[in-house]
Amino acid sequence: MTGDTIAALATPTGLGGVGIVRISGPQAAAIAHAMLGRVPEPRYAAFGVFRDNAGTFIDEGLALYFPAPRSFTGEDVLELQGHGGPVVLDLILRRCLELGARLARPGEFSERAFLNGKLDLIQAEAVADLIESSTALAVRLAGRNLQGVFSRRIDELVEQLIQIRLHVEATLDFPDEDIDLADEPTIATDLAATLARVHQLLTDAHHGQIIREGLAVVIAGAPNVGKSSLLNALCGTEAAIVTDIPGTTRDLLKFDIQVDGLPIRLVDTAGLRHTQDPIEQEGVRRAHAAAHEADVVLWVYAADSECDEALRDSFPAGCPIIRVRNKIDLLNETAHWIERDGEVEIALSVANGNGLELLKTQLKAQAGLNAAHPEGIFMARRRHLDALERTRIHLQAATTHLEHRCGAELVAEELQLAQRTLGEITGEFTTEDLLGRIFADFCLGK
Ligand SMILES: Nc1nc2c(c(=O)[nH]1)N(C=O)[C@@H](CNc1ccc(C(=O)N[C@@H](CCC(=O)O)C(=O)O)cc1)CN2
Ligand SMILES: Nc1nc2c(ncn2[C@@H]2O[C@H](COP(=O)(O)OP(=O)(O)OP(=O)(O)O)[C@@H](O)[C@H]2O)c(=O)[nH]1
Ligand SMILES: [Mg+2]
Repeated sequence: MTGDTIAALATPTGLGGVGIVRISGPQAAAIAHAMLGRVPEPRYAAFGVFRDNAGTFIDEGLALYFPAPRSFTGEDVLELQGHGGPVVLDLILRRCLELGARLARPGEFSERAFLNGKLDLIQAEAVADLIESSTALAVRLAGRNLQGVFSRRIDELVEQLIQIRLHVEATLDFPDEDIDLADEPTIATDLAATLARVHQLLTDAHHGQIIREGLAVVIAGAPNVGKSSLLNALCGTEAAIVTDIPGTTRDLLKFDIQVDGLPIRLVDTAGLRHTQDPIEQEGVRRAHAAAHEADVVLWVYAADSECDEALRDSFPAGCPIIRVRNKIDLLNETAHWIERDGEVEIALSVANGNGLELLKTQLKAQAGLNAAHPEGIFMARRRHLDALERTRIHLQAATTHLEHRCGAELVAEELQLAQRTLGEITGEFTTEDLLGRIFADFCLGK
């Protein structure tokens, strides 16, 4: 157990019905005794008066005592639940500091829970993500991580890797027997299966990251095709100016929406064309720049005129593009989608709303939300994706060494690195620096 005792307000500052001061560490019981005159029976709410050092009334409230190790942090924890006013709660907190606690850093309770094995790193991050979730979907996915859905998938992978490593290292232990790894059929197939699981996990984690951070969707295309009209339709408000004059939009216009819980950061841009107008030129430059930051570009063109295929080069290579053929009302078509040059093209009419649902479905697909197995989705961070990508590279290297008969040592080395990298995700292997960065982003009192 860590030596010192920490305290912080666990509820937001401001007026509220109830506010909670949380204390964790070896002094918790002594603080209860000093303020309440007794230590509450473990895990039972106790009503009492919180008093200052002269015995004067500060507040009356409920106290909860959770002796180690059965507490959130795994240490002795005391909660003082008082009335939710900023001054009264500050008085309670200051009294705790007087009695030997120190103010907790942001995330320090969760960090202690992690260090004491109450949560793995994915779960600790899930606590912060749950708090910061902006949609019910995000809450649900963070909750799945808290319940261990993502952690279990990592643990299963680690288990598979350990089995393969045992197999490979067995051949290292008996060099005389001259076993050629490449002739051990199960190693290659097990390795391929593990690599396939890492690939699947990368895809799922990528979707989870989109749900956590929102999908950046940039609406781009030639002038006057209905880009701003589309933004307005998706936002449900007349956020952008719409006219029939080409070149209406100059500035980037950003608007956050959500589609069935998927947060989307929409950006409307100036119509792409060559122009002598310096203001419009700057608008076009900004439109290109926005497209390069996009997760998805909605490439809009009008059904009643030719689509300028040369515009395709305006969009970054590798960025998913959804083609939007707008104004089909002018041709009396009904909404539909087709595949065109390997990309989805949605034919719709912003004017009458026909086909907007098809577009929304397509946007959700970018976050894996139309998948046949919704139980596969969970929340993820860049850190997780980064580690999964490095795991993939180590496993790929192991596979190559195996195929080229480079020797069991090299294969074993890559497998060990892969396992270690997976361990960074759950926090089995960490550095102080990494923990510092993760927990510093938590809110105070968490
Ligand atoms: N009042 C209050 N509400 C809260 C919290 C809190 O700390 N205090 N939480 C804080 O984030 C969340 C709940 N998370 C918690 C997680 C574990 C334990 C806990 O005492 N765990 C023990 C005992 C488990 C058991 O009895 O089954 C343990 O893990 O050993 C408490 C809260 C949300 N609500
Ligand atoms: N018939 C029809 N007209 C549309 C549709 N969508 C947009 N328009 C019209 O097309 C014109 C241009 O619309 P905007 O949304 O301003 O087009 P834009 O692509 O933002 O144009 P710039 O900002 O100039 O690049 C307006 O007169 C809209 O009313 C549609 O689905 N059908
Ligand atoms: Mg516009």
